[in-house]
Amino acid sequence: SSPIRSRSLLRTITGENVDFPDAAVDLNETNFESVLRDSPASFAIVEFFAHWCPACRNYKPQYEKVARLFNGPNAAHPGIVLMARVDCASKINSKLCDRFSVSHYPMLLWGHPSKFASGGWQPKQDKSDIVLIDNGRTADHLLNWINKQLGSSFNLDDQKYENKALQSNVTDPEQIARAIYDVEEATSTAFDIIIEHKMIKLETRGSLVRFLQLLVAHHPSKRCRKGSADILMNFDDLFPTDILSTNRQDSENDNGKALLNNFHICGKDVPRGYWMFCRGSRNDTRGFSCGLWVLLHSLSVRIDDGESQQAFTAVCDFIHNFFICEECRVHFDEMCSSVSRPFNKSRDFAVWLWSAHNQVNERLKKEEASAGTEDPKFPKIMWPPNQLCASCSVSTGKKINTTNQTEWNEDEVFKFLASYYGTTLANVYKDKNLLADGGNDGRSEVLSTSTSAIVVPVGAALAIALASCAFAVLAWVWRLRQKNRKYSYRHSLKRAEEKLEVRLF
Ligand SMILES: Cc1cc2nc3c(=O)[nH]c(=O)nc-3n(C[C@H](O)[C@H](O)[C@H](O)COP(=O)(O)OP(=O)(O)OC[C@H]3O[C@@H](n4cnc5c(N)ncnc54)[C@H](O)[C@@H]3O)c2cc1C
Repeated sequence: SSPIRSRSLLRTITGENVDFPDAAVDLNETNFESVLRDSPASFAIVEFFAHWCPACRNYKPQYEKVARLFNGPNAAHPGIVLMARVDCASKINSKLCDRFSVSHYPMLLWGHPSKFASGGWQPKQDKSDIVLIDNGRTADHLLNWINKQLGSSFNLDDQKYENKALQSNVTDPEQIARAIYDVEEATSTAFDIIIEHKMIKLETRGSLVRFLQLLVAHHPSKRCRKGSADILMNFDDLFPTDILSTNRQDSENDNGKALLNNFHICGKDVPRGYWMFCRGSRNDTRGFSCGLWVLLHSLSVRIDDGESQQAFTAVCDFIHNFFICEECRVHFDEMCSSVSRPFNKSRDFAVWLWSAHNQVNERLKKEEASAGTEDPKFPKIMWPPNQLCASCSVSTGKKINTTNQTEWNEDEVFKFLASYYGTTLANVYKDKNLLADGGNDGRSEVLSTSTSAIVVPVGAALAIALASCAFAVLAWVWRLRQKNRKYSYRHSLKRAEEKLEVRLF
């Protein structure tokens, strides 16, 4: 498997290094809450078992058959049900198993992952968010039980990407909420590609730093903001200019690569190896490039007016230097070069990016149709369609100048972009269906976001984003860090961070 895939959720969590790791995730007292809290899945099943129990050993292949459908990068239906197990015979898990009143082995419970993370289960509870699975004896029985709960028709033979039932999300306004996971996946994948292809060179280094600054200040995922800040703050150690400029580059670059393995831009569980919002109905469609677009749009609606030209340059340079699709890069370069006046409103940059994306859609619509390469469930369209934003088009479907172009109301388009990529994108944790009490169980904290940089988490590098001109301050701290690192590397950063915190809070 590819290096990216090999860092899948399962291996990272379990630390297993076998060719065919179990699909069900082994949980214990130390990782139970965090894995369930951070899981993108809508539901979870936890099997409580004891490793000495013969019935549990016999049951394992049955449970695995179902788990393979839902867990891991090769799952046919990723992101729907997290299948996990806890060994109650392991001493460390005693309290955990008590919390869920484990009375027999194997015992299966079902519920929303966040409910497992924050709660427990008792057999005689009148109303509980977690329920006992009373008929999961075999893989068939268990899958039938799941299908009944979800109204689905999953089959044990379902294969990855042969999912005829995949729903198109093109016209469902709420689906973008799930894209928060894809934005994380795209960010992480982009950085894996940059490292794998040794794309950090003397001439591209600055461009990456500027893009990282943009991510630190405005990435919609808190953990990606934090991870970007970590990399940025250690950038000069990871990729020193003197090494990038010499012939020692390859071996030293490998050192940087090895060092960088300690940094996970969006946390150690990402990339997960699958897509949620950007999942195509075919193996070779959507995925990374869709996730990258969503990342760029979500950044564009989060910046302040004063940052719009810098954000534009950072995005254009990033695509130019680090997007490995040559044709995409060349076309995007052309669109960037055609901008004649600097942006001074964030609205104008967001609308420009939307329009550039539509130009790509228009071109690809024709190309994909003639080559037969389109994803039938996700055809290229002039976006947003009427079902997503009725007020965005002045005269929907009206033929203008004999071409089927839509006349857009750009103010309405911007309003829609800000709500779609700003608020809704990160709202998955506030969804009452996913969080029965609608409250904050800690999940919203993990990925909390805002439509501007005003609400960012506490933490030195992230606090910097509170400044009205996030880029400038961030760049200043970065330079300060580079200057002082020779003398007192960690001490000076801490002082700079403390100073900033005093100034900003
Ligand atoms: C910068 C860039 C340039 C690219 N250039 C090329 C190219 O030249 N040739 C090529 O073959 N491929 C190119 N690609 C890839 C291509 O644009 C698609 O990403 C890919 O075909 C997958 O398409 P998709 O159906 O997942 O939707 P995508 O086009 O990837 O869009 C992702 C999601 O964004 C939303 N969206 C669609 N249009 C807009 C819009 N106008 N504004 C805001 N949101 C929108 C929709 O919800 C859509 O599902 C490029 C990708 C990027 C990131």
